[in-house]
Amino acid sequence: MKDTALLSGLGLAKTYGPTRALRDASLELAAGEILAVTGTSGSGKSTLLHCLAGIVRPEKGTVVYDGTRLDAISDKRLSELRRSDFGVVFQFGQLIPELTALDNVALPLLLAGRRRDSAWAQAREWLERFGVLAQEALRPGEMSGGQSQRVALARALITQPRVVFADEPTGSLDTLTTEQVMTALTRTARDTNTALLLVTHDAQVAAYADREVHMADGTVRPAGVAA
Ligand SMILES: Nc1ncnc2c1ncn2[C@@H]1O[C@H](COP(=O)(O)OP(=O)(O)OP(=O)(O)O)[C@@H](O)[C@H]1O
Repeated sequence: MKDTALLSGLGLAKTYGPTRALRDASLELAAGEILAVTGTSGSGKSTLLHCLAGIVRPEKGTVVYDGTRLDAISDKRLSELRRSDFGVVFQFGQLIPELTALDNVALPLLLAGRRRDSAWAQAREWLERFGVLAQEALRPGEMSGGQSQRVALARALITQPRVVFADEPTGSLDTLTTEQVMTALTRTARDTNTALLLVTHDAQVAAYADREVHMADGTVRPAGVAA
């Protein structure tokens, strides 16, 4: 595993005031691997995801992505790398409310300088892949939670990232919609060899992963090992 890790965090620590959100947390993610990080509320799952995704800098430890130490590079280089190689999806998809589904999905390509026609054509392909092409002209407030979440996934994947970070991606959805969204997400990740780091407290979601680790008190334990 060690030799093949695409992304690894080693000995990560992060505090928020008196709260030790992470203490000596380590995790490895291989290329194309789907990994679930489970644990009770407050165990440090989101903080770990934020450190690995380069959103938060850890106070101790190292984060290495494809040979580059994320904890040591400049903010500028880090944002470039995040834009080109990482995709993120949160519990509430965080789509831009004023834009249609089509424009939300096309946005990362437009920001990267792609022409509108070509960005739209590709955005339509991704909307179709997630079964929401019929909603292309709707704004987030006009779609169901499951539709919005599928649009958010299409937006996270359109740049063909090597790693997608998903923090409770189905947290606001019912059981059936969760199943549809997770099926679409994991099928696409497998088809495109995209690694997926899934933070969840939902066993239904964790079941889609190749591997599961459990967090307790800011550290990572293999699943099944008691806290
Ligand atoms: N920005 C922040 N400011 C202050 N405290 C924070 C911040 N982010 C996280 N914490 C604290 O750090 C600890 C770990 O939080 P984190 O969100 O990583 O846990 P989690 O396992 O993802 O929880 P949940 O499942 O409830 O989202 C918690 O005690 C939390 O209150």
